[in-house]
Amino acid sequence: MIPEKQTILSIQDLSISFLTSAGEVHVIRGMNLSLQKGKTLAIVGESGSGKSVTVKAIMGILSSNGKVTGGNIYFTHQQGKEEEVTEDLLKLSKKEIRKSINGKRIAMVFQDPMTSLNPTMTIGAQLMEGMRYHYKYKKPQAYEKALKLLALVGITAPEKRMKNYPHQLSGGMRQRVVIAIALACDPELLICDEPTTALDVTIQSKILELIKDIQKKTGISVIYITHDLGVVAKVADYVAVMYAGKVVEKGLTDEIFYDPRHPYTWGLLSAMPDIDCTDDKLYTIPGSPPNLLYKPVGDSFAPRNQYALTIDLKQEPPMFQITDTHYAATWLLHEKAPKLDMPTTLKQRITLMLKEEA
Ligand SMILES: Nc1ncnc2c1ncn2[C@@H]1O[C@H](COP(=O)(O)OP(=O)(O)OP(=O)(O)O)[C@@H](O)[C@H]1O
Repeated sequence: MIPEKQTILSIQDLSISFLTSAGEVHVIRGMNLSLQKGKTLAIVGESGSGKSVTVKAIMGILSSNGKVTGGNIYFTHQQGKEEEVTEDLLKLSKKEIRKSINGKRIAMVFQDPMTSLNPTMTIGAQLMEGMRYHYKYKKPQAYEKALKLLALVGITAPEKRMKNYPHQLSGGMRQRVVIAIALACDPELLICDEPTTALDVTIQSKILELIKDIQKKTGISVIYITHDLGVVAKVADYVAVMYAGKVVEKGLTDEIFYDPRHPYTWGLLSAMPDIDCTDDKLYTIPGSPPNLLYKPVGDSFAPRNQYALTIDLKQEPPMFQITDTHYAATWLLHEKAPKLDMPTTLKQRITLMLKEEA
């Protein structure tokens, strides 16, 4: 279904498998997600839940043993000055993606700035590369814009920095440069994969503030992939919680933090380290995710779910709607399910968080 115009990205029924020596692993199993223009979405979930694979599919950079087995990824973007087009990214060739999408309409910021920067090229050359490739900018024009970008990301003495090599900058500065490079071609969607994990805590919040600030100035849409629910609370408008290759709960950030409905989300929130309202030992969700070489029977979270119902072991739950914006895939939301509340300790944490906010 072609999405409405204000939707920049719409992932519909996406399925992805990897061919491995053990067989075909179904790592994304019917994923649905969308993002409105100018908004920020955080995709959260344990390691291996499929966050990076989803983003790689958006960017057309799945590894060679991966294949998309179904679905669409609609992306609405500017073409020329006036025209706006909606395209299914999965229908474009690698060449088309490289030429007109990657780095141009969608840009990415990775966890470790050193892996995205070229150690043998000056910052200036790296900043100008995309503009010259995608927009055929002449050198002086690209140079001017590069200076502006460095100023935008809060780098002082930009003329001097243009001549520097990555190793001459601190970790926080490098990540600012990576963000500047990502913004060089005026993308409409910025994807940040754990953008602050490699940085120390004070620099982390500065980088998050910076991205927020840029978003205010440019109206760009942002997707964060993160383990860190603290980051989510600071930056996101919407949250999608992934488990075993599916979105199991999605909603406004406040809905996910203050009114979570899926037992997996309860587990993630209970395991969040930086809520300082308890000095109990940190909770971890018991067990481990399913092996996706085999199709899970029933709800894939059931074996780890202390609140699982009999039906969970037999039938996969559909997405139940809670509000216009909030959905969760758990049988607990079925009208005939027993009325179960979130764990008391989590409820106490949430009450405290709400008090702190007030
Ligand atoms: N090239 C590949 N071949 C086989 N399996 C793969 C390949 N790439 C990813 N996977 C598997 O796909 C699943 C999803 O991986 P993905 O990297 O998307 O997880 P993630 O949620 O981003 O985790 P993390 O937070 O650790 O980055 C994992 O089980 C992973 O092992």
